[in-house]
Parts: sequence; structure tokens; C-alpha cells
Amino acid sequence: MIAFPNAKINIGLNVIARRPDGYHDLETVFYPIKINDVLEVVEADKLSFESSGLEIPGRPEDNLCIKGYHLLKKDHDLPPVKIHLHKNIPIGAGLGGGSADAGFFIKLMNDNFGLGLSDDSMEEYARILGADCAFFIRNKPVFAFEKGDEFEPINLDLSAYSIVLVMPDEHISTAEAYRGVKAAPVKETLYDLIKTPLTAWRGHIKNDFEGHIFRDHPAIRGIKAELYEHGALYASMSGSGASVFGIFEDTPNLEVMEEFSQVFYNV
Ligand SMILES: C[C@@](CO)(OP(=O)(O)O)[C@H](O)COP(=O)(O)OP(=O)(O)OC[C@H]1O[C@@H](n2ccc(N)nc2=O)[C@H](O)[C@@H]1O
Ligand SMILES: Nc1ncnc2c1ncn2[C@@H]1O[C@H](COP(=O)(O)OP(=O)(O)O)[C@@H](O)[C@H]1O
Repeated sequence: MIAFPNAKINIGLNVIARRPDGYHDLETVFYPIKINDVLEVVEADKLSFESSGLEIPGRPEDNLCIKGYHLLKKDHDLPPVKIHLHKNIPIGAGLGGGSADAGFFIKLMNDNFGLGLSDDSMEEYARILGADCAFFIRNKPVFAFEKGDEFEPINLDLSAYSIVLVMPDEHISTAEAYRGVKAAPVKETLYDLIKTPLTAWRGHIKNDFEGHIFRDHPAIRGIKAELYEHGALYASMSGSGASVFGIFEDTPNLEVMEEFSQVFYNV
């Protein structure tokens, strides 16, 4: 059994308040994009995890797929499985790649071992693994709030546009991004702003992580500026960075950027 976990981008991200549990309340829009890992799970004599493709930092036993297995195993009678992950979604990119693997792993296990879990119930399991993980259960554009794990579906279809994603050499961990951010209440909620025409987003829809990350990593700021110079209608860092996306009317030629970063066209 095989699945193709996809990445997400954040269109806007407001960090609103620090919570007593150390997390932050935020509002953001999650939008799925077409950069995918390959996740294969087969029944085996013992539980194992292996990966190919991009190198995943950390021990295999800490991989979110293995954590997902142990979480489900507490409540369900599961056989041991062999997990193979081909990693293609850039890591430390703000693309939620690990979270996508976790969400898709839960869905794979549910389908293949007849666990009978509803989407709500799978979201509950996913939330335990990480704030972003629950999004990947339904995997549809949403306005997300609280820890970024409560959702309101939205009608947002960008398929008429060309989305280009640029991944610099630098990587940024989610923990680093939250450490430097200053929480503040919003003046205009993203829930309303996202309904305005895309051409009105620039200068209004913001990502609060950009402030300190652009200061500490000027090359990332440069990528955003370059996307606007190439005609993006809207450009932003995704989530906690370091990737930056641009939304274009027509696919741009970004050959000049390919020298120092990885460019994904039409995601
Ligand atoms: C920033 C966002 C934006 O979508 O994702 P990325 O851009 O990294 O993919 C998310 O908030 C990341 O979600 P996720 O990566 O699942 O976070 P978790 O594993 O739950 O938490 C990692 C760390 O981020 C911080 N954290 C996360 C979520 C949140 N609402 N407040 C926080 O302060 C905490 O310090 C936590 O220890
Ligand atoms: N399946 C996985 N794929 C990628 N990273 C994983 C996975 N499981 C656990 N991790 C851990 O999560 C960290 C960041 O994951 P990722 O989702 O790529 O972050 P971000 O969304 O912030 O770019 C990695 O450094 C790694 O240690």
C-alpha cells in the first residue's frame, strides 16, 4: 500500500498570542501543493522504518511515521509493518513535509487495516503528533486557528495561477522561527482578507515570521523580492520558512535563481 503525501504552503500567518502551554495561537491559511513524498507500508514480521531520497535529520524511531504507528497501536490491534519513505519534500522549509507523512500514514493504516476511523477521529490522532499534522487528513484549503490545528474550510482555488516555490540553501527549524517571533493581536483577520481578490493580497496578507527571519537570513528576503521583480501577484515565505512561494498569472522563467536555490514550477 502506497500514498503520496503532499506539502502545504501557508498563505498568511499571524501569531496572535503566547499560550500558557508554551505554544502560540495563530491564524493562517493552509493550501495543499504538488510536491510529494512516497510512503509505502507493508505488513511484516517486525516494525521497521527506512528512507531514501533527502536525508531526514534525527533517529528513525523519532520519525513521525513511527510515532504515528505507536499512537494508533495503543488503541488498535495492528500487525508489525515495514515503512519505506522516499523523501522529496524539502525539510526545514515550512512545507509541513514531516506532518504530511504523519497524516498520510494514519490514513493509510486506517484504510488498510480497516480501523473504521472517521476523518474527525483521524484528525484527533494527528493533532497529538504535531499542530500541522491534522490538516493533511482532509488536505483541503482551510483557514486554521488556535494552535493552527482547528479548521474552517474555505473556497480557495488557485488552479488558474502558476505557483512557484523556491527553496534556498538555508533551512529553518520551526522551533527557531517561534523563538524569534513577537505575538500580537491582528488588526484585520486573515479570514476576511483571504476572500479579497488575489491582486489585493500584497501588502495586506503577511507572515509574522518574515520579520526576524528576513533580518537574520537576508538571502530569503532577496528571494521574495526577486519573485515580485519577476511579476508575482503575491509572494511570501511559507510558514516558518525557509521556502518562499510566488503566485503568478503565467509561469515565470526563474533560471537565474536556479543557480543558488531549488525552484519548483507549477506546484
Ligand atoms: C509554523 C507552522 C505553520 O504552519 O508550520 P511549519 O511552517 O513549520 O511547517 C506550524 O505552526 C508548526 O506546526 P508543527 O510543525 O506541526 O509544530 P509542532 O511539531 O506541533 O511544534 C513544534 C514547535 O513549534 C512551536 N509551536 C508550534 C505550533 C504553535 N501553534 N505554536 C508554537 O509555539 C512550539 O515551540 C513547538 O514545540
Ligand atoms: N517524515 C519526516 N519527514 C521529515 N522530517 C521529519 C519526519 N519525521 C520527523 N521529522 C523531523 O521533523 C523536522 C522538520 O520537519 P518538516 O516537516 O520538514 O519541517 P518544516 O515543515 O518546518 O519544514 C526534521 O528536522 C526531522 O527531524
